[in-house]
Amino acid sequence: MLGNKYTSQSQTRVGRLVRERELRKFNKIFNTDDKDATDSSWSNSGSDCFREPEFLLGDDMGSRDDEMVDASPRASRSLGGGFGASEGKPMKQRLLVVANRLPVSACRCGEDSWSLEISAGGLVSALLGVKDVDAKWIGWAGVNVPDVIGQKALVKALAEKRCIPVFLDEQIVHQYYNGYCNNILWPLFHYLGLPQEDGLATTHNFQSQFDAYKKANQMFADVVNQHYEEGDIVWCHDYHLMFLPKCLKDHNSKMKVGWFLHTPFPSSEIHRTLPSRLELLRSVLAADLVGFHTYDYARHFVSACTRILELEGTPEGVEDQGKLTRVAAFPIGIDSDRFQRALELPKVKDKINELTQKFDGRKVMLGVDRLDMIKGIPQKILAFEKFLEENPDWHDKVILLQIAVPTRTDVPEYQKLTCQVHEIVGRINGRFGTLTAVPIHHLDRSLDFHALCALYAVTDVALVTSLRDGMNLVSYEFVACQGAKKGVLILSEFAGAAQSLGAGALLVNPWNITEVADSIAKALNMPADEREKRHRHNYAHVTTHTAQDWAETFVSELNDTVVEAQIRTKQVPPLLPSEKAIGQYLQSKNRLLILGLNSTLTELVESSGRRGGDQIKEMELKLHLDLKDPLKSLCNDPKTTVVVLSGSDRRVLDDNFGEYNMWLAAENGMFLRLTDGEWMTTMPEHLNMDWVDSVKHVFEYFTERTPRSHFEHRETSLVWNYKYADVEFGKLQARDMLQHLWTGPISNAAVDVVQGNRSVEVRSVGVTKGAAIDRILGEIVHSKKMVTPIDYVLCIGHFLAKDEDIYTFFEPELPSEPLNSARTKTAEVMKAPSEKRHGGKQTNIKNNSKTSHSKNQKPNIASERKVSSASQNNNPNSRLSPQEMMSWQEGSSILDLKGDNYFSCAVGRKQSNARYLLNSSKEVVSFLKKLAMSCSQNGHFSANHHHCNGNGRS
Ligand SMILES: O=P(O)(O)OC[C@H]1O[C@H](O[C@H]2O[C@H](CO)[C@@H](O)[C@H](O)[C@H]2O)[C@H](O)[C@@H](O)[C@@H]1O
Ligand SMILES: O=c1ccn([C@@H]2O[C@H](COP(=O)(O)OP(=O)(O)O)[C@@H](O)[C@H]2O)c(=O)[nH]1
Repeated sequence: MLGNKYTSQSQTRVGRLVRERELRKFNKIFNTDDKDATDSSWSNSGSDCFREPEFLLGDDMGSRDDEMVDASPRASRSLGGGFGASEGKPMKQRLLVVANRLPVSACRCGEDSWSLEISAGGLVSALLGVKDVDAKWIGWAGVNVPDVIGQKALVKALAEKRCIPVFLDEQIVHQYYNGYCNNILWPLFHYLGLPQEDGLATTHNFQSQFDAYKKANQMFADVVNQHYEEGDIVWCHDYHLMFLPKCLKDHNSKMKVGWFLHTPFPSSEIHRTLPSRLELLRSVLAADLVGFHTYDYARHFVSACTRILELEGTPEGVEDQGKLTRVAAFPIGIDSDRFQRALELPKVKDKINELTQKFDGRKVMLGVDRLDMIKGIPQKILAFEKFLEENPDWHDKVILLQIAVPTRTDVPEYQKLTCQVHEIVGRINGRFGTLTAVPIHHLDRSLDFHALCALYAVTDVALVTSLRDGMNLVSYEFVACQGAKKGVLILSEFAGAAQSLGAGALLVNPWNITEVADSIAKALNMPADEREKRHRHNYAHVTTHTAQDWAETFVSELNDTVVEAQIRTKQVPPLLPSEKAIGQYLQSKNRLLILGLNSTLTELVESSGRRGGDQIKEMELKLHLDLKDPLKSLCNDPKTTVVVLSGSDRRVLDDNFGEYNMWLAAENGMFLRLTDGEWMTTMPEHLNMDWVDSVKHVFEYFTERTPRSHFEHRETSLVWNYKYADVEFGKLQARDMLQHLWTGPISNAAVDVVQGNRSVEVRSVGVTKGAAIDRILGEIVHSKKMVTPIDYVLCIGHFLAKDEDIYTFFEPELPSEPLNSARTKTAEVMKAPSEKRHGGKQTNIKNNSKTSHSKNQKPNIASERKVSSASQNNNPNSRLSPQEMMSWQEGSSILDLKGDNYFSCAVGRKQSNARYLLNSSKEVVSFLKKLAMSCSQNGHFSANHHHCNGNGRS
């Protein structure tokens, strides 16, 4: 069922999910017997006709003695138990569930014997409801086992429950679990803020706790790696293991890794206060699929990645240099059938009768929570006190049962909370109690499953007042057990469950004691028909959104995500084969290097995770320092022509490259100069610039209204850049701006509106790097009096999709439409000559000459060159002689790219028409260094080689 079902790639995700849902419904109706059989997963006897997990059984509400687990082989089919091909059924996909805690806690009975006890908590409850996968659980058994004998015996006992322990020593548990997990991440993710650093003992500062956290995560990874088999799914759970996806992927990038968070993920404004905010996000992003309970949490996570890591957030997830981590909401559920079956058990019925008699004449209100500050227990009790104050008639007619399960008792904050709750309960019972009864029954302990079911069943009003809660399964369990009574659920709007049960529950703000008190009154007085309606709604949800659905959907999505990523990877150009590129370079006689500037040759400014990094430094484009010497030697090689082709204006190129012997092509090639010479323009004649003023007004308007955005006014284009602005606001503004540009006053102008990663650019039609390159090449060939064909082209750049037509120039068989092309808003588009297809890789420059002009094309500027209007300097030497013109037109083949001697390379863009890819400017730098080094080692030239104007005839 969870296996591979990718027979048809044309299936849509939604289509598949709809079909899977139908299948699940079908199975539910027709496979009840089968289901019961697998439900024996935790049973060691099989004697119970309802096959309840035996260690959840308990006769006595208070006792947990009967929850001891028999660690016998008969009890080994947990979480579906897994049946194999040997039994004639198809092999199930193996699932490794990795969570901080195993579903059992171990208790040592002797040197080499252990008893196992179920751990309480939502995560355990949910995963116990999951069936039909061959699962193993990896986690901490909640106990320190320093000796080898004890460890071996525990491994053996747990193996029978398909559990695998991770042994953490006391020191690590203290720093990792009590410290980083429960004193830092837990409160932060629940909006309770970070503790003061000096509130932690000196040895337990953030850094040491984070180090322990990473160490512990690596220990979990080591155990996973030991047990992993190819094709397994590894499902990591919760905030304890945010580092795990990265550890696993670093070890084996092919592992299918999912990560699910059971708590809320807070707003990025909260997450950004965490000192280790960057590392944690990056580590989680190593997973293939990241899941949350609600859309809100998923949205916060994506927003944190875009704002803090400066990555691209998409509706699918988070993209980092073409790698997508899928992010989605997978609301958890419960195994509702299990609760309903429990209510039919004689022992549970007896318990229900007993409780009904005991509370006869009183309405029962129930709270079931771990004794955790996020559960809002003090607030709940105070609201109950207020209700009693305001409703004296109810004093002897209502009782609040509060089950407060002790949790994380080593953490001081939890110890303080216990005292606080005891104090308030004592005060209220003292105030409103009588000789025979008290209004609050408070229990500092956990209950076994059946006792809990009985309690849920006799309850009139359940009070869930979490200040924040990932989901809250207690609310689901209460609803599942209320088939007969149809009691009322009062539910905090800050619990994830509010999004699913909000329609049937009475939603409250738990901080508003008055509101909660009023809701208690409303719930107790609610007429039966309204209770019934509300219950029906919630019951439908709880019984259809089960734990099993949750797990199946997640696993199935993870499988899909991995396949989709594989398909995407196939479309990504391969990495530049540097040895080959260098080898070909060394063999060739006349080489052309075309290099972009921004994000290709520029220095990276380190970002601290604050959106925009150091804006002032970054805005000043600076050539990477390490490139100085290598670039110089490449430029000084007489067989090599270097062109820096950039969107930036002339000043930027002058400032950075004045001292090199190279060609500078500014504003996407509209201006050109040899560093020895003057600027000239290659602009097509009559380039219509009438639109500039209107666009400038629009850009000014948006710049004023978008803090930290700016715009550049270039000769042939205007660029509005919001890279440093709030990313989400910037995107919204850009959308508005585009809308206006496409439909507003310039909608009919001959312009291209080009959408960059964080920019909007408006250019005259025909201003692209591809359109300019033939003119640039014409000028170079002429100026160098080049007769030896160019037998090597290396073109590296972080170019916009619109400018990828430069690749088409050298490789005409490429699609003419660039990937993600700009939207051209013009009726009469003036096609630049290079947009015409050439005949093949052996490019005949005559194709670019006058003879190839179509009716609506402007002549090639290289043959009608003029000098830049800015410099006003006519350059008589730059004219082609009539003879040279003839040689263009009559077919001198200046580009000889028949062999493997053309290397186009995109930088940091995985969607590209380039043949190859380099991931970042850092990789460009190291490649160019290697290239220059190889040349000097091969004695081709030296860095001090005499400046030569590069006559190709050498
Ligand atoms: O193992 P502990 O430290 O004692 O804590 C128990 C569990 O608490 C948290 O549960 C969360 O998961 C529930 C199911 O998804 C969800 O309904 C609830 O809102 C969360 O608080 C914690 O996330 C688990 O890892 C712990 O095991
Ligand atoms: O005495 C108790 C009290 C609670 N639970 C279980 O603990 C889980 C609590 O999950 P929830 O999502 O409400 O909150 P969490 O404790 O995980 O934050 C529920 O499944 C309860 O049935 C339990 O087994 N015994």
